Amino acid sequence: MRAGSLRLAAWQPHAGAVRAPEKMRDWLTTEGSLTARLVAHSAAFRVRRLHQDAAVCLADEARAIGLPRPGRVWEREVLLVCDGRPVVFGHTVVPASCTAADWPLFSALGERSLGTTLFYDPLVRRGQLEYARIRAGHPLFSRVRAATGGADDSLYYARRCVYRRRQGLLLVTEVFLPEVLNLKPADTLQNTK
Ligand SMILES: C=C(O[C@@H]1C=C(C(=O)O)C=C[C@H]1O)C(=O)O
Repeated sequence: MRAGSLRLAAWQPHAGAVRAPEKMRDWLTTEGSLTARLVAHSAAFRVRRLHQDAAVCLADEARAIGLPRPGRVWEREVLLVCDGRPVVFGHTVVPASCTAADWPLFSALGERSLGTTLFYDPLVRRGQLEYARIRAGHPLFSRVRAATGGADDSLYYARRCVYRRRQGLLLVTEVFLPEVLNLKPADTLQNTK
């Protein structure tokens, strides 16, 4: 089990607060399913699951998921990969108190995108997006670097959102890698699928 870290990110309710370059801001403010948008921007999209295990949530996640202090969660981490290139690191936590009835498909997702279950289930309610810069010292920074080898990256832009279903909730954090800026426009790929 991994312990939370003391380095917190300053999560903000407005994308403008993180002062991302315009193209990155466009990705950060994607409405609807990020998976669906990435699929539209690639000839081959896949979710590469890094792990899905019991863990302790990060220090800056506890309050967002209704815990007074970092506590036990199920943690899932993935890379969203477009045409062989990782473009987003996904980090999802589900409080250990949630049951299989709250999130029936979560434990069996494997390499299917969580987004495809969240956005097509009428019982799921989406909360407000929050935005942050993830810098060295934040636990996600080193995890992203380890997963992608992005040794030159000095900061990452990220967003997160709480999803609720019945008595359950989960928090999805999406860390955008610089490579996302190199994706081809969606309309240039339509004929190749
Ligand atoms: C939340 C979505 O699902 C994506 C899928 C993830 C997963 O499978 O673990 C993680 C992060 C998300 O970007 C989405 O498509 O918007």
